[in-house]
Amino acid sequence: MKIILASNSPRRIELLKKLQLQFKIQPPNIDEEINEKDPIKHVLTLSKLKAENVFKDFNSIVIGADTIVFHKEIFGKPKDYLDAYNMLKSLSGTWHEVFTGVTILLKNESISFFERTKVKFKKLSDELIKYYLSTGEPFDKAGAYAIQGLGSILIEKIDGDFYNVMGLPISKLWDVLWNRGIISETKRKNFKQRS
Ligand SMILES: Cc1cn([C@H]2C[C@H](O)[C@@H](COP(=O)(O)OP(=O)(O)OP(=O)(O)O)O2)c(=O)[nH]c1=O
Repeated sequence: MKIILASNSPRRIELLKKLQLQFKIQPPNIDEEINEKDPIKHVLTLSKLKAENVFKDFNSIVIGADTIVFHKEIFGKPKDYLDAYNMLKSLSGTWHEVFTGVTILLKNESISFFERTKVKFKKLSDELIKYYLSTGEPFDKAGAYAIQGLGSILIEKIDGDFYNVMGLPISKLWDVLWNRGIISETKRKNFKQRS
């Protein structure tokens, strides 16, 4: 069965490649504005909507994911400069949580799970926030920062899976795919193709 990653995110593509599986990419086309204040329900719902949007036939396995930052409220991708500024200001000097929801759609089954990582930001001066915003890096990232980029300078501590913050909890994803026999099946096909 072919694996399809339902995503526009260059980070998710890069992370799924780490699992060394063959997969195709099909960007979903959904409205990400949902009225769900609970962070876990929020990421599970959106990951499912993304996977369902791309799922077409029963010969494929579709993976959808959604990442948000949570600190008193949900921070998705900032709408504009002020939104990004306010997010970073609110995250300054404190812990927050990053949730990624993942949905895997199979023939007759839908598997959803989430991962949570805690991140503590340094106390950020206004000057540093404005400098970081001027790089343009925050604008397509949940919570207005990229842990894998210059955003790493904002962070004091992290507790949990780094890759979950970046957009895909690949260790947990591997476990689910492995335990369902999806990885061994995909690998067997690859071996056959090679021989
Ligand atoms: C917190 C954080 C988020 N992000 C990114 C991961 C996601 O791409 C993005 C969160 O937005 P999402 O809506 O989860 O994903 P997306 O719209 O980029 O891609 P798609 O829905 O097509 O899969 O923020 C980082 O790259 N680094 C970080 O440190």
